[in-house]
Amino acid sequence: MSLPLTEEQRKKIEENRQKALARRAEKLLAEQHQRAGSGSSIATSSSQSKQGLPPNLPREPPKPVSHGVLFKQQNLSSSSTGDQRPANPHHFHLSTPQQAKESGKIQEDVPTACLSHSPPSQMTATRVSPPLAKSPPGAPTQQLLCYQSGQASHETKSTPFANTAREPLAKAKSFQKTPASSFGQPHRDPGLDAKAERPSTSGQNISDSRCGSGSATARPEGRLPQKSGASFHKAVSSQQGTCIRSGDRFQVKIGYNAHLIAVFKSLPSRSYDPATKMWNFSMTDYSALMKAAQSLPSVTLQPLEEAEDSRELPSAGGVVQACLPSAPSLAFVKGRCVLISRARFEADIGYSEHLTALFKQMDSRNYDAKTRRWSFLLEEHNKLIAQVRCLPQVQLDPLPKTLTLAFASQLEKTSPCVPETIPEADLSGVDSKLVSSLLPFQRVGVNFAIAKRGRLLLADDMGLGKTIQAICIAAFYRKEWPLLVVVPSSVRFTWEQAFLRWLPSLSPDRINVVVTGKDRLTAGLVNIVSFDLLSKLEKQLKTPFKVVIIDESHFLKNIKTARCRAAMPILKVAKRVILLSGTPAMSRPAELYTQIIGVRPTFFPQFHAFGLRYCDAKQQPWGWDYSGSSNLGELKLLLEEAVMLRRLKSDVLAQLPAKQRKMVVIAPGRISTKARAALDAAAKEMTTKEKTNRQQKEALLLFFSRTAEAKIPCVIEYVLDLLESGKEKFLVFAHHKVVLDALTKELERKHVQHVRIDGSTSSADRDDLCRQFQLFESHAVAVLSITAASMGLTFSSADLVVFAELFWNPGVLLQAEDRVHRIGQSSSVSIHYLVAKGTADDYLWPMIQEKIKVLGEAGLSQTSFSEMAEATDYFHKDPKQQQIYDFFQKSFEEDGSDRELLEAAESFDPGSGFQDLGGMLDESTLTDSPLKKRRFEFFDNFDSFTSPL
Ligand SMILES: Nc1ncnc2c1ncn2[C@@H]1O[C@H](COP(=O)(O)OP(=O)(O)OP(=O)(O)O)[C@@H](O)[C@H]1O
Repeated sequence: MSLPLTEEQRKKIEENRQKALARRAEKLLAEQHQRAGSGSSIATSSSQSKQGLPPNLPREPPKPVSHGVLFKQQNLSSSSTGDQRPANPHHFHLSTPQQAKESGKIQEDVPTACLSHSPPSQMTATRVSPPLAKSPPGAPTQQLLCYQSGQASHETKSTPFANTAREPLAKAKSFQKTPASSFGQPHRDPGLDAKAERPSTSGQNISDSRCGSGSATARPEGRLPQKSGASFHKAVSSQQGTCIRSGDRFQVKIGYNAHLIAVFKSLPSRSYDPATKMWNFSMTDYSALMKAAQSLPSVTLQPLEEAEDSRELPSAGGVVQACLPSAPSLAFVKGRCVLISRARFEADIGYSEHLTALFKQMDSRNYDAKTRRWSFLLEEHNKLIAQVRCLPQVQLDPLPKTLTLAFASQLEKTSPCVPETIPEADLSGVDSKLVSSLLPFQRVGVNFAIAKRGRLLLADDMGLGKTIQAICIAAFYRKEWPLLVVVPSSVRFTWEQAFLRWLPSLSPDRINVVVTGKDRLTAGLVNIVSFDLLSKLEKQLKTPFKVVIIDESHFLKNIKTARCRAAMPILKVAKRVILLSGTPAMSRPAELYTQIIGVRPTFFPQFHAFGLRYCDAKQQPWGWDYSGSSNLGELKLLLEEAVMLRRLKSDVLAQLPAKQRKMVVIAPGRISTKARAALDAAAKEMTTKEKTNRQQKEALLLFFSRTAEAKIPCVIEYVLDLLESGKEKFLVFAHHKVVLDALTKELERKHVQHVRIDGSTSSADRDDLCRQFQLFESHAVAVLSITAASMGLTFSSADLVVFAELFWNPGVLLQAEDRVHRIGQSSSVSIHYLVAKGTADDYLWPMIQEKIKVLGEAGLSQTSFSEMAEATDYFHKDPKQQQIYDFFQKSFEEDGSDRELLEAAESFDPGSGFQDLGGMLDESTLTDSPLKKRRFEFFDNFDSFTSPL
């Protein structure tokens, strides 16, 4: 099932996430206060230090600054694109407008995270959040320049950019010195402010001042900061001037001002018109001039757009002029390359004239007018990057190394990309039974895995046969065995059966199912172990496994869990890694990280880099938040190229049977000693001679009921595993009230929304509950009585049915299956029969198969349960068991036995033999975490992504 979340659910999830974030922030703040109280630093949270900061972010706590210039903390790495800007840039402000005025100091935003190559003594500029939406069509991205003034000196040193080859901007004397290493912080205390007022090296008093928070927001290039705070005071006291557009150029109308003339003379396109006595300039110098003018306390220049706007307001019959493009020549533009298809990448960067000129020289260039981005063939990537490096005002980050490695063949290509064809693998060394059974798409899966040298994440939809494919891939590398298979504990024995079924050449005694913490992990040629036991036994490993299968690999999504910490080193050293999951990420791309590096350990060695690119990483007061998502199109391309194969049921529906049945052998180890004793006693009772018919039936019913009771913990574990695996909507059929009760109780405990229909449900309620399940996505499980809900109801919104118990009448089972397999169902449905060894199931299961076979021969059923060959493999037919089997046959064939059995079963009271459920489940099953997890839209959307080119 991959139903998208409703708007309401999305909102709820977001609300919960925000609450959790707020809680965490509060907690960390409290901790920080505590630490501050004890004299330790409060600025660097522990999570920050653990996660590691990007190189361009401060590693030191922000220090109080003692200069007169406003600072803005900015995360350069995330400011390169509109979607990754830091949410809360912090500011330093000048102390008061009045103080600033008195000291005659400039009040400017100064980014603390200026270009890393900027010498501290130079004035640097960087782009701050260009508001793309405000750009006129085709106009360059507007820029805002921020400056950092030079070292202590009475002489103004002003170099517009870090690169010394760049032109000097102005020789205005009023720039303040600013230690380049200072960083902004959100709050200042009065003590700090007082300390900040200190004599400069020039003997002047330099004071901090504060200006309105409005200055933090991006503004169009050339616009003066909104007339607030210090800027407002400047406007009041300074010499006023105006910029006037004149064709390609603009003029400045202002009286004589020595400082301004020094600025004028520093601009390359300057020209003085003696007739008008005005200076004029090319538009390319506009932003540099405006910025320099802003920093002169004695000058206020009305920017071009404002001037134009007011001059050219539509008058009667007048024509509104389009907004003028702002001049970006000296603006620093920063951006990055993003992959948009297997063959192409685009430059996600603001406008730069020189850059555009360079783009136009690329052979494979393509301009998308909608996105306003240029794209190129991958083979031109390295050339473009090399040439961009020669542009002093541009920083275009190349594709990350992981991508260039993954797409190395495209980068080196000289002809347009053709989809990679996957060669047919030579499977002659694998059991022919298995190879001949592979469906065509499964064969493709095996070929893909072998083309990837046995390392992949097989993310096929539920029920597509990941098991058979994984066994085939592993068998291809049989020479490298022993094999390790790590699975949820509820399916360990199902895997054993699958190996026996598909690899007849494998002797059963070579399969080692690890059941307890005392077992050996390496005792077999095929070693099957649960996640939890692996973390206990992993220390036993002296020689690494070369071939490893991990079923439900999303169980490893959290790097902090013991299971993940145990598995990751094993995957790192293994030669072949086969990860299986129908839902690799259930809530966010961050969950994919461990699985990606499980398959490709060299990809994204730092989670932070992955987080910045694909998790919309945001720095919060408490550290980094990686719960978002970004760049999903590129992530999809990367996964498909190098990591993952995913097919949906709808992709391969034609190859699938309408129903996919699976027998799940549930763990006998889960049956408690007490339940086992009760079962044995009941079985013994049945074979005791000299019993009347009635007594025999009673014995059988007791055995059947004890079976139900014994299976409860396994059934619950299985259902919880399904929920954890992202199975969102399914039916669970059971027969005994005690099983139905235990299931609903557990679902309530875990806050999983569900409906229940049993014999006591009125017909009106039945329809209502059924409708609720059909309509509400939030209803994850329908707990149904085999006999009371197997007819007349439609549950086609689910495509999975689980039989927690078997029933002797296969006709009833088939009817129950058809609650999902009916009109309205567009998918192939999966049916899981949970079968417990050493219980009445040993007799019921073969009996059901036999009956179905008879029906089939009579043309009454097209279903063949015996296709599930693994189903019968474990039944031992010793004489005593045969006797019980015959007894079952006889009892159920008698007229009226059904009703009698049903009544007895429904009212079965386990009495003293039934333990409280809590005692039957282990700790891992009894976690208090809410288990209802929604599959994240990433994977819902993932399937519908199409590459833009
Ligand atoms: N080629 C095949 N021939 C016969 N049976 C098959 C084949 N492929 C799959 N099956 C059967 O289909 C059922 C589902 O397969 P499997 O359990 O491997 O699916 P899955 O992809 O692992 O699903 P899930 O994600 O739910 O675990 C099993 O009973 C399996 O034996």
